[in-house]
Amino acid sequence: MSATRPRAVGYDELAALKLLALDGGLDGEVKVSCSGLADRLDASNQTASRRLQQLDDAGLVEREMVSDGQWVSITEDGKWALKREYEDYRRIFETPAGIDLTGTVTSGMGEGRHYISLPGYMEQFEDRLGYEPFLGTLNVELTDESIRARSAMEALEPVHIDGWEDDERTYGPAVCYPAVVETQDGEVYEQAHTIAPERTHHDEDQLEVIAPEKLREELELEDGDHVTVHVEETA
Ligand SMILES: Cc1cc2nc3c(=O)[nH]c(=O)nc-3n(C[C@H](O)[C@H](O)[C@H](O)COP(=O)(O)O)c2cc1C
Ligand SMILES: Nc1ccn([C@@H]2O[C@H](COP(=O)(O)OP(=O)(O)O)[C@@H](O)[C@H]2O)c(=O)n1
Ligand SMILES: [Mg+2]
Repeated sequence: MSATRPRAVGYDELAALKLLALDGGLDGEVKVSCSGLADRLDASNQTASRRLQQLDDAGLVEREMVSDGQWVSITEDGKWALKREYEDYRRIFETPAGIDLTGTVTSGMGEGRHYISLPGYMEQFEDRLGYEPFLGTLNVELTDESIRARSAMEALEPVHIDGWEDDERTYGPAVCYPAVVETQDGEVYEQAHTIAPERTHHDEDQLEVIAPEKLREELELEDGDHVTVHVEETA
């Protein structure tokens, strides 16, 4: 859906189509009189009639004429035309649904594996992320721009992993976001999460990613490879 794609009808016709949808035209036939529609469009009867004719010609509505008006229903193409307008407004008014972070695959300190394997975390991963992660975190060194963009993640709702303790020590909490990892070649791994432990030896430039499988194998990644991590809001 793009604002640049040509539309089957003009904005005047779309305004009429919107009124038909507000009357219930997406759910079935609605009774329409040209004079009623004309009033709402602030146009003449003739103009209202022409708008309906143009919507019909473009295949956006189906009509059945009766003595005191017409029954009109919106077709799938009509629904699509309205949906495109809706998508445009959504883009105008809504904050983007996700954030794209780019960086380079790196090796870390080999500690991620240990922390992920701890039962106090593992039980929460299974419960809250829906899978048992591969033991480790894929470390991605972010570009300067992505380090800045990363702060926008705070506006998204994360999955919280709680801190916990055993007999010896306490373990810190972490936040996760659903993430899609994409390689430079366009290979995609959908079922991943970013994980940001509250206590970490890394700075903001390191993004850690967990997944049910070893991403280095699934995506054939090596140190130095570029990846994009699409971070999403929890559904
Ligand atoms: C789920 C999780 C919990 C963590 N909790 C702690 C913690 O309580 N204390 C701590 O010093 N580091 C904690 N870490 C951070 C690790 O020490 C390390 O900074 C990070 O995971 C990077 O490891 P890597 O370089 O081996 O990938 C945690 C890491 C993960 C993944
Ligand atoms: N889902 C995952 C998690 C870790 N890994 C890799 O698995 C290894 C173990 O993770 P780790 O966090 O203990 O190690 P480092 O990130 O410190 O190198 C590292 O090579 C990670 O890059 C992966 O390929 N896919
Ligand atoms: Mg790691």
